Amino acid sequence: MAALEELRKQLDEIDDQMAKLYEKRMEVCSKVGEYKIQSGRKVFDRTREKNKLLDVASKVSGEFNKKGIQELYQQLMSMSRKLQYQQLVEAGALGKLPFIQVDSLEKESARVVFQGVEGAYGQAAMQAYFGENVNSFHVRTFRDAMEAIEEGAADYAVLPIENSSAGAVNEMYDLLDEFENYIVAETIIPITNTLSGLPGADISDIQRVYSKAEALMQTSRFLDEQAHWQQISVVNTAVAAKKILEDQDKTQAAVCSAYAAKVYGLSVLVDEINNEPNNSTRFIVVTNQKIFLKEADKISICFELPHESGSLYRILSHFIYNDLSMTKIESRPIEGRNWEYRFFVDFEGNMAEPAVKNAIRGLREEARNLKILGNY
Ligand SMILES: O=C(O)C(=O)C[C@]1(C(=O)O)C=C[C@@H](O)C=C1
Repeated sequence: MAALEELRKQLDEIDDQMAKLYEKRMEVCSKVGEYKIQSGRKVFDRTREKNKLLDVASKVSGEFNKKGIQELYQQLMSMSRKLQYQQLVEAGALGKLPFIQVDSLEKESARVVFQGVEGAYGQAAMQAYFGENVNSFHVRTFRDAMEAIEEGAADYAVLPIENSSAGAVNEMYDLLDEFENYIVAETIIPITNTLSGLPGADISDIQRVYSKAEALMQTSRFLDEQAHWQQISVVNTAVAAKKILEDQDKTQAAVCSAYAAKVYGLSVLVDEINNEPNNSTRFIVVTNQKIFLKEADKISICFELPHESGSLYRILSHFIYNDLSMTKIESRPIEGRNWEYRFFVDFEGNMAEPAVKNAIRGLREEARNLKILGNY
């Protein structure tokens, strides 16, 4: 026990010196920060940091210590950068915001596009956000909707980005990177499937069930209880509902939303037949203008990273040191570059806040092709 106390005393003495040296180092870094503001130099100096890591590693012995001191210095230099970015914010040297702040969206006169057909969940999400009387049209694919926005054929598109049980809608992530369109809002709607048939039909009449393959899977427990029902896949849940109306055959039913049933005049025979209760989908509202709402509190960005050890770690440190809470990270393969990835990150904040400006400034310098997808 006495030996431990003695050793800890030695550690305390070393740490006292290290703490003083740390403070001294940060003071010098702050002077470097002032110099950088005056001279317009960038905060992040990749070559200097690389050389510094090689230099400190050469001053200790053994692989374990070499790696350890490099990790320590990566952290130290990351902290100096945060300090310098802070100085830039204080000196007002961060320039204009990349997006224009607006008080509200013009919802009443807006023309809105959704993907699918009448009765699709996308339409329900659109109405949840823009109201039932919204001026809208629909297109066949997500890409068609993004093109309609880019060309100005519609002011907004409402598109799915994530399902609570099935996860990300990968294609949407790729399209957000590809198009110059931006997220201005989001809305989450419950995805509650029903078994719906012609008015007057009884569940005992049913022999064939139509729906989108995913919806048949999401309701498999309920459907499989009726072993004699034939399950037939069609392109969309709303298309299934439409077919039931058109065929006028009481032995047929659709797995679709209550909303699609209403649109095609069907009766809900059994409500809420999902395997998973609380199944919901997050939809984003996309526009071609770089705007954000005053009360926006979430930011989505995407970026690529250099193929270097620690590059994701350094990028994520911008969230930590600016006290920003990261809520989601996704990665998608970069087209034409096998095994390289583009990262999509959501974090809490509003672009007008200094901490967010600070983080974006740092991220922009250190990541490749940083794109702000929206603040909403
Ligand atoms: O040398 C600089 O330019 C510094 O700002 C100091 C420092 C460091 O902490 O050592 C910090 C950031 C730079 O990316 C490189 C090095």
